[in-house]
Amino acid sequence: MIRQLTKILGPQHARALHVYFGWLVVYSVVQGVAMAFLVPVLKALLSGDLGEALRWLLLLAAIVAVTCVARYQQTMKGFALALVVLTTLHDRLGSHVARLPIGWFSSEKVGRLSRSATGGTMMVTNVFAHLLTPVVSGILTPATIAVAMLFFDWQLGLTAIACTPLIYLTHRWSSAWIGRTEEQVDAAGALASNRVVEFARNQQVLRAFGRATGGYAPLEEAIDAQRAAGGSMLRQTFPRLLAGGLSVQLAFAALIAVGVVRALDRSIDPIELIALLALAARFVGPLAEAAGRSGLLRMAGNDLERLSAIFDEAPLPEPERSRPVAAPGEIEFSDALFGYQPGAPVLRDVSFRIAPKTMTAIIGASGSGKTTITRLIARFFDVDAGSVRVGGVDVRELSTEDLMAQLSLVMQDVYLFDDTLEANIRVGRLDASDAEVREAARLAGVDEIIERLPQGLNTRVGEGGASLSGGERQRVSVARAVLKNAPIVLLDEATAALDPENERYIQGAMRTLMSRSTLLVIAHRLPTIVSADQILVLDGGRIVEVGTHQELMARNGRYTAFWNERRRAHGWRLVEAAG
Ligand SMILES: Nc1ncnc2c1ncn2[C@@H]1O[C@H](COP(=O)(O)OP(=O)(O)OP(=O)(O)O)[C@@H](O)[C@H]1O
Repeated sequence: MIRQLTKILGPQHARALHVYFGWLVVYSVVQGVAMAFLVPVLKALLSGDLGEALRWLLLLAAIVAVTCVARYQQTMKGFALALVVLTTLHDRLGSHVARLPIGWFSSEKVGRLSRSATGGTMMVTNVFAHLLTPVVSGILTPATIAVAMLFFDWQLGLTAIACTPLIYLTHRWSSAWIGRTEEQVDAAGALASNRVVEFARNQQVLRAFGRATGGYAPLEEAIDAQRAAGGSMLRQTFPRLLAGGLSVQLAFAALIAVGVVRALDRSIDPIELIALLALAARFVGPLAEAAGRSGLLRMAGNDLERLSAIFDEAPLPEPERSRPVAAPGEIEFSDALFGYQPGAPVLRDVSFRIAPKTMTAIIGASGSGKTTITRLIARFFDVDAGSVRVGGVDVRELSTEDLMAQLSLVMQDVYLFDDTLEANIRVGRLDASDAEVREAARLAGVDEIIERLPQGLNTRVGEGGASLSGGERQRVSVARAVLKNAPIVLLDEATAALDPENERYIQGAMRTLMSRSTLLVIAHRLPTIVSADQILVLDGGRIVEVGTHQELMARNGRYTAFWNERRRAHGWRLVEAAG
């Protein structure tokens, strides 16, 4: 647990954690010693020797003072660590997750992350605030008392020590079981919350297919499974917690029985027996407290494990020092091999070069690897073999910051933040002046949208940009790219047909981007493809043809087949117009 807590708090807090545990151990042991001192005090008091009682009381007072200091220290240090968790864990988690490869973010992992970032962090705070002290002192204090008993009456001491494995094993059994069922409850909870999000996000599709009112089976199954897991945990936790408590009471009964037998055969003085039984009560009290909390600690342990598993995920390695960009705007793939899963390559032997300030179109069937090429350029993933160079430098030798400074991304599914239009454009470059934001909006055709909106640039666009159409959102995304003015723009052209107005604006915006940057377009529109300086034809993860429209048509190969198919699909008029 200390190892996991160190990982979660960060190495800079490792010393504070060890000091906290040090004080916790001192407190627990000294508390046991203080309780043991009750025996001579009580013995002296009950036998009427007030002078002796006073001497022991003075010693007891000194030990209680040390206990108070240790208690104060460990409590304050525990709270300080709980505060560290509250104030820094989210930041640490956020900056770690931001460096993970994009491939890590499956919906299952994202669901787990959100549970860990909310409930999990609170549970870790509780470890310091409420759980560790009763559990650690609930074990160490009775252990100290058992050793002290050996000195007063070795048979009672041995009985206490002999009961320890029974108590330990019962609690280990019950808390291990609680931990396991909590994992099942958590997994069922994670699945159910993913299903709820899926259900809410896909309302359009569900309603279109009449599935919204008759129930959504995957969600209902997940909720049933969660209910079953929760119910089973409740049903089975209570008997196990009871068994834990019972083992503690059995230990107490055994101590009383041994004490009474020893008193009956006069091997122990009744006064001493009373004092020792008072000590035995102090032996079982903390144990019972520890028993009650150990299940909770085990659950917190699961949260710790889940959090530390996130911290164990390796981020994409960053170079120690970023290499300077030698040829801004240039992109080069050399024998790149890449697969999302090991042994299943999606791109093979991909080699091409894109000269600065030119326009390249990638075309190919669905699933041929077009988007994957853009992801490798943005280093969302690393190639398995070969290399990807941006600005003349291998992307693995550029820091994320330097690589991103080279790139603007205009994707199809543009996400707009629930903020004003202006703030959404400014994402491109936060320190841009108002005039620059307005100019970018104009060049991307967003000024036409601004005129129509009630508060112009200050109009809020709703969650995900819900108040704008798909084409309008892409224009805002283009405005971001224009504002960023990066040497390279990666653009995933809309597959859906745009209305003529949007089409005109996007065309104009592309011309603006082309005049300033290298443009790599996942192209779907014929005019884009025809006007490209270079067309890469992708088939099954390989580049099968490279050239301009005229060159490729003359070759009468894969590109010509693609072109003819498009001509059949769109009708000869469009093709003629495009050519
Ligand atoms: N995150 C992912 N995890 C696993 N496999 C993936 C992932 N993304 C894409 N793939 C697979 O990689 C292959 C190439 O996908 P990619 O998205 O690059 O194709 P594409 O040419 O852009 O397709 P489309 O035109 O339909 O967008 C496909 O077989 C796809 O199923």
